[in-house]
Amino acid sequence: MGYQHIQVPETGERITVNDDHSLSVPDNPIIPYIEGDGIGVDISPVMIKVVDAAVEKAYGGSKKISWMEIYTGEKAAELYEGDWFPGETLEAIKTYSVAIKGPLTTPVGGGFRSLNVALRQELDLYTCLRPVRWFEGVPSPVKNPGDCNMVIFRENSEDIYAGIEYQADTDEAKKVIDFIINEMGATKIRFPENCGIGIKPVSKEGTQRLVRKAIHYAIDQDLPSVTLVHKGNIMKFTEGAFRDWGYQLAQEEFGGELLDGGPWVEIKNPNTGKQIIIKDVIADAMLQQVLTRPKDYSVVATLNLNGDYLSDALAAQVGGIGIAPGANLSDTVALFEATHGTAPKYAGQDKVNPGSLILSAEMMLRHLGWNEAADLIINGMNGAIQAGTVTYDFERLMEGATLVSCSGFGDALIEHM
Ligand SMILES: NC(=O)C1=CN([C@@H]2O[C@H](COP(=O)(O)OP(=O)(O)OC[C@H]3O[C@@H](n4cnc5c(N)ncnc54)[C@H](OP(=O)(O)O)[C@@H]3O)[C@@H](O)[C@H]2O)C=CC1
Ligand SMILES: O=C(O)CCC(=O)C(=O)O
Ligand SMILES: [Mg+2]
Repeated sequence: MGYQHIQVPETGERITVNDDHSLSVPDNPIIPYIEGDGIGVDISPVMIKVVDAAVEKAYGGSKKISWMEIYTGEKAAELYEGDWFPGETLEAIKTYSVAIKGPLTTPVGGGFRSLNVALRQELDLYTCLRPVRWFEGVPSPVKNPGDCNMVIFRENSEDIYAGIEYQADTDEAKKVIDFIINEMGATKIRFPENCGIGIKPVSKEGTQRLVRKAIHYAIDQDLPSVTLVHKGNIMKFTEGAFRDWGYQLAQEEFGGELLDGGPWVEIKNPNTGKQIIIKDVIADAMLQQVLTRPKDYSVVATLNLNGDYLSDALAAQVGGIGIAPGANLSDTVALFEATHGTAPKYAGQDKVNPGSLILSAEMMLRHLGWNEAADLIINGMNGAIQAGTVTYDFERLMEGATLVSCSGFGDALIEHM
């Protein structure tokens, strides 16, 4: 395929997706990557070096990734004459099925809408999967960080992230407010003049495809519970409906039975016969429960905004956003990315922790079925941290640790594989 600026590597083949959504992965897959804005320039090359080293060590040259740079954000705007979101980037991700990205900048208040959210929407990457686990030796603000072992399934296509909002004092905002007051009889808009307004779509289909993924994950990984996190006491027909549709799905598709009359539902893991509890917690209570009773939670399924808050909070609990990985998934495309943003004040300083993007790549390797290489990355991560060779974010909280740069941490990780 001819691209304008994307250079397809001379060697390597496409990963293909089978009808049952499994992957056919060649030994030399082409994997597109977006370097990312801000600290992307620091962490992306380190991630590539670490992944290449793990693959080489695991397979002795019989497997190798051909990396293909694709562009979104600041680098795209330069290359494509002001186009921050080139169509060929989307085409390449669709064509190659598995990709990885660094963080992208989003202006606050005005300017363009999030490119990160746009990628998720355009590719219908409806699941944001963010595992949260502690690595021994990582400094944490809590006493027993190892008790926190959760996997967040964040709905990635709906909620107020859909971006349907209108700025105060515009004709659009006035029109929507006028409609809500005069046609719908709303009386509760406190200051209808000078009022911005946003719309929060949450559908049964969107909820259930996300909760379905979360329950399948609990079944496949033999985990004890799936917790639906919502603010349904206040937002009854969006967040409350998310809870109800989640419970409904557990009963109708997974043979769930009400536990003690409900609302909790019990399903039986078809692989192991073990019980999986589907339960729910209101979002504000969840933010204290994860600190006070983390062992009670395993898989978490939640809406877009709650999932955004919860993933940064849980990341902090196990050592910070510098090692929090993630994936954005549809049934056919997977786009891996760190949980953190562009941390602009550190950009280009070879300083930040590359762990989050490296662990996102580790998830990517497992997605390909390259578990041996993924295991080496985990070994290397454990080894580097336990040897106390860590980046600034950990070093400032550890006694006797050796401060290393972003690339220095990558090298330490490779040494300990
Ligand atoms: N998916 C994406 O691409 C995302 C993009 N963004 C965008 O990124 C930009 C900046 O957002 P901001 O709110 O500052 O959040 P960031 O996550 O970029 O940074 C917040 C703080 O987190 C810490 N941090 C972040 N990354 C690392 C790392 N790799 N290693 C160590 N510490 C790290 C730093 O803490 P400290 O100061 O304590 O050292 C940093 O100041 C915004 O434009 C935002 O929209 C935000 C989130 C996700
Ligand atoms: O798109 C952005 O700028 C922020 C996104 C974000 O915070 C996230 O996905 O966790
Ligand atoms: Mg976030």
